[in-house]
Amino acid sequence: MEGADRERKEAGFKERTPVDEARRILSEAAVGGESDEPSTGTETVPLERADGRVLAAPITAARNVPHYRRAAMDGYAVRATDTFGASDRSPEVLRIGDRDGAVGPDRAVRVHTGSALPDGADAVVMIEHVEELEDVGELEVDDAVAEGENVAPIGEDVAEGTQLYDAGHRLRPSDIGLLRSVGYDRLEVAQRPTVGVVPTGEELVDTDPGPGEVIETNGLTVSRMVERWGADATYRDVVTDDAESLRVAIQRDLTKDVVVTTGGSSVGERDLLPEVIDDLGEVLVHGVGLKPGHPVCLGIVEETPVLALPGYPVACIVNAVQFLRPTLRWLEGTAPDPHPTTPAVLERKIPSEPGTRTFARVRLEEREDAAADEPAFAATPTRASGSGVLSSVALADGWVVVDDDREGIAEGETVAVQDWESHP
Ligand SMILES: Nc1nc2c(c(=O)[nH]1)N[C@H]1C(S)=C(S)[C@@H](COP(=O)(O)OP(=O)(O)OC[C@H]3O[C@@H](n4cnc5c(N)ncnc54)[C@H](O)[C@@H]3O)O[C@H]1N2
Ligand code: MOO
Repeated sequence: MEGADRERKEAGFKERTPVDEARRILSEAAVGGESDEPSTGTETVPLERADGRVLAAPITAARNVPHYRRAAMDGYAVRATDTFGASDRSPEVLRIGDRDGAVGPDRAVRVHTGSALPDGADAVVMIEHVEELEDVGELEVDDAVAEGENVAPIGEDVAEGTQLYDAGHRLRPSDIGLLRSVGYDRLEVAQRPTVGVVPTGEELVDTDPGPGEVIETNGLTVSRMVERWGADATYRDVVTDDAESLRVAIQRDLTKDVVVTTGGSSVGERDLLPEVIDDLGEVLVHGVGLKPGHPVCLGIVEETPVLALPGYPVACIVNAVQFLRPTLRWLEGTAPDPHPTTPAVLERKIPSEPGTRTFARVRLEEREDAAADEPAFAATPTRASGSGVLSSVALADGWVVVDDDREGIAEGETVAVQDWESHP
């Protein structure tokens, strides 16, 4: 064991890097700081396959939407001046013009919602405000319209040449619709990052655990998280705790954009990951000020980030959200996006130490007695500690993050419950 490593073990994580600092160090090593260029490379995909992908270049509208003056209501296209003074008591009488013809003085033309406004028209009277006198080919208008009323002007939705999106924007279904309307059918997007997910630990089995054996859940969970976050996971078989096997397993996945291991990240005799990473490349951070999950080890091997997440399932998940998700975002040339939160009244205090960012899993319940200006939900911690208790995450509705500079949160305080899981 090398001196630095021995010191680390003897110190027993007394020195813990704050989460934000650890993330900064990792982003610097992984992509040279936050960048808006995808380091995974780019590809061109058909528009209908671009949902959830990240734009590799800014997008400018190639045409106006609408590209013609568009009737916004069913009715009659008119010149607004011809309806001036019209009311129930003294309707204006206009002639009904030919459907394909132009609107002229005192001549109205029937239009439908979405149809092109005939030449000469500058407004539409809704069908509810006219009386059609078909036998004489005339129309009574009982409401005046202003110029432009019930008409969508050219470019109202999007004006040609407008920059709609920056590079790094993650596309959603409404973006896909808008982009088709302005003339795109293919887009250049960041390649999805690829991740090798390697569970480690000789006690791990797939099924039928004997005494001392544990069913592998971390690799399975993390690989599902990776897919949900828009990247491609390769879920590897369990690797046993010997340095050579771990080395081979990490090297096998250096062709991926990220390698994630779980287990063996702490200071026990079989916790070999920090040593192996140090051997193959560089340990950037070992021991972070977060709970659960402080024994995480972040490294870099041949330019590939290697994240050695702790084995305890909750610690593993918390670290994946804190470090893996941002890494995938940086690689795609975009920034880590915040999770949506729900305000809630805390039902029981959450203890935590200053210098440690604590993730307290909570359940949400509606408050029947909530006043209009109070949070509509109450948050109850599922468990204050217990980082091996996977159900404390799975059966929770989210978590409350106690910031590094706080010493717990008191009962009755309003907290923001992060839904880190259902949001991609
Ligand atoms: N002397 C110290 N011991 C420990 C410390 C410490 O600071 N000093 N920290 C503790 C904390 S906190 C954590 S978290 C764990 C994390 O350490 P490891 O990454 O080495 O975790 P393992 O020992 O490999 O496993 C812990 C636990 O989780 C189970 N496990 C492991 N992998 C999986 C998996 N893929 N699926 C399901 N369950 C898994 C494993 O069987 C163990 O029960 O270290 C503490 N120790
Ligand atoms: O970090 Mo450990 O997860 O507190 O158990």
